[in-house]
Formats: sequence, C-alpha cells, structure tokens
Amino acid sequence: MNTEMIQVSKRFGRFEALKTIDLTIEPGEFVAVLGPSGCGKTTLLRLLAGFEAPSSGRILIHGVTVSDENEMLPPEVRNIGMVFQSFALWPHMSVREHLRFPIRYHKYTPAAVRKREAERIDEVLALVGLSELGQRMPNQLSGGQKQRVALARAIVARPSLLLMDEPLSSLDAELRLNMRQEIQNIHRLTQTTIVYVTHDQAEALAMADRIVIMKDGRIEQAGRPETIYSRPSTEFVARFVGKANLVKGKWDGDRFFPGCAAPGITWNGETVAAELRSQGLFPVRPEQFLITPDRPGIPGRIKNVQYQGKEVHYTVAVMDDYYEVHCAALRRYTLDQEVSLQIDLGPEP
Ligand SMILES: Nc1ncnc2c1ncn2[C@@H]1O[C@H](COP(=O)(O)OP(=O)(O)OP(=O)(O)O)[C@@H](O)[C@H]1O
Repeated sequence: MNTEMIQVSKRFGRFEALKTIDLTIEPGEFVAVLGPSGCGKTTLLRLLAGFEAPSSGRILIHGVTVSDENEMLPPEVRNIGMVFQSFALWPHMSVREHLRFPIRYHKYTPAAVRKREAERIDEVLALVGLSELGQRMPNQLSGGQKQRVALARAIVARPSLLLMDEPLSSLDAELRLNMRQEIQNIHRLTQTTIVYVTHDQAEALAMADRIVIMKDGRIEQAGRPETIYSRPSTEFVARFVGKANLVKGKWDGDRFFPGCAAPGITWNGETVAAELRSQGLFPVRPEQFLITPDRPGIPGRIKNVQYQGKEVHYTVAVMDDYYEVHCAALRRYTLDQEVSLQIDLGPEP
C-alpha cells in the first residue's frame, strides 16, 4: 500500500510553509526530498512522522490514514523509524540497549522480531558494522559509529517507513561517502520505504529511486535522478541540481540558436522543458561543454581557472560578459585566452 500526502498544506501563523503538496510513495521506494534551506523539507518529514498536524489535507502511511481533518495519530503509533542529523542517542544506554528499546516498546514490532530479540540485535549490529561494539556507551563512540547506532535503532524493529533528516551532514566527507553506501545497502537488504531529506544534490542523485525537488513550500519537480538531472523542467531545477549553464538564445520549434554563436550553429532541443523554452534558455551542464582553441562555436574568453587534479574548471565569459558559463576540461588554457565553446549533448539516458 502506498504512502500518500493528499492536498497537504502547513501554516505557521500566517506563514505557509507547505502549499498543497501531493505526493505518492510506493512501498519499498527510496525518495529523496531535496531543496534549499527553508523550502519546507523538514516540515514535510515532520508531518509524515506526526510531530506536526497538517493545516489541511490527508496523510496515509502504507494505506492507513494517520492525519486528516478529524484525527492525528501521534508518532509512537505510526509504524516509522527516524534518523536525524543530531544522533540523539541516550547517554545512559549502551549500543545494544539502544537497539533493544524499539524492539520492546514499538507498537508495530513484528512478533517474529520480538521473539528473537538478541538474534535480531546481533543481525542489525552486523548490518551496520558494529558487531564488536555492542557494550559501548555513546561517549565511547566516534561520530560515524554514533550515526550507525542511530541508523540501527531506526531499522531494528522493521518499520514500514524510514524517515531520515540530513542524517549525514554532521559527518566528514569520507565518512559521508561510506555511510551513503551503508544506507543503500540497508535499503537493498530490508526493502524499507525511505524518505530522505537533504540539501545535498550529490547525496540525492547517488541514492534515491526518485527525487522530489522543493522550492518555497511547493514541489517543483519529481522524477528519477536521471530525469531530474538531464531534463530539468524549470530554471530553478536546472541550476540547483545540474549546476547547469543556461545559455541565452532563440528557439525555432525544437531547434535552438545560441546567442552570439557562429552562423549556422543550432542545437537540438527536443527534450528541453517548455518553461525554459519560453524564457529563451537552453540548459547545458558543465561536462557537456567542450572548449576548443579555434573551432567555430560560441566565442568566449577564459575568466577564471581552477586546477582540480583530474580536470580543470573554467569560467568562460561570452561576448563581454553577456553571459558566462562554467565548464570543465582536461586541457590547460590560460587566463584571458580567447576560446570557442561547443556542446556535446551525448545520448539521452
Ligand atoms: N514551528 C515553526 N514556526 C514558524 N515557522 C516555522 C516553524 N517551523 C518551520 N518554520 C518555517 O517554515 C519554513 C520551512 O522550514 P523547514 O524547516 O521545513 O525548512 P527546510 O527546507 O527543512 O530548511 P533547512 O534545510 O534549513 O532545514 C521556514 O521558513 C521556517 O522558518
């Protein structure tokens, strides 16, 4: 059964934090909710968890109504697990005790799990790589280990819905990458439905089956990571997710004539969204630009160079700063060098 938000809104006083959200999540789906600070991601998650009541609309978790205009089930009777940015561990409980707690006290813990409590704890500790640390107290754990305990505690009672709010943002870069893999692993092995809030587009693209992009309390676009990345439907999504360059120019049907390009240069834009067309824009991701010293294309001048080891990142000004583009290349060009830009749109995913 699906988890659904139907016409859900949330006001804080006169401020509308969520504006008529409609979202359906399938069982076992991993959905990332992505957007800039203040767009309403956490509010959406808190409504699913039951920490807040919607101002209007209806919420169902796996087919069961948990909030509507008549009722509002509190978090402890929703069949959910939660992981937050702050690990929120209990200082007086060992790692094993953290896992024992939900097994004993969650209303929905399956009888089979309750019956083999010790085995289930061993199994989940192994899943998150903490088999040796069951007796440790939180103050004897590193940040990454604490986050694993928080994750283990959230899944040990087999919730039907796992809610995560920026769970990796307090970890350093390397640990974050490791934990991403662990979360993917857990998702693959448990098939739990996951709603994962983040403002980190790489995290969302890497892990989710579907990404919901939010802006100002609304869903701006929802789709598979490949679709969001390669076919943004609005200027906001193009910039926020793909770090796309929005080249100005003119449209004629599906052909795009980039501004300032050499005569005869047109691009095929049949997959470009209507909103971008109506604004005379064409989204080009940094890796789709090719910089050449001389071939005909869009003439530009190198304005900034950042050496990155594997490649070099460039900012190129087109027509005396009419617009500028960001792109990457293997070759070295020098500051102020006159170059030509071409695009390689590659195969559609
Ligand atoms: N209890 C509250 N009272 C008043 N306004 C609130 C309350 N909770 C959230 N808001 C406002 O609602 C908006 C959405 O907040 P929310 O926490 O959902 O954003 P977010 O996308 O999760 O942001 P961030 O990434 O910074 O955590 C913000 O403008 C916030 O100030």
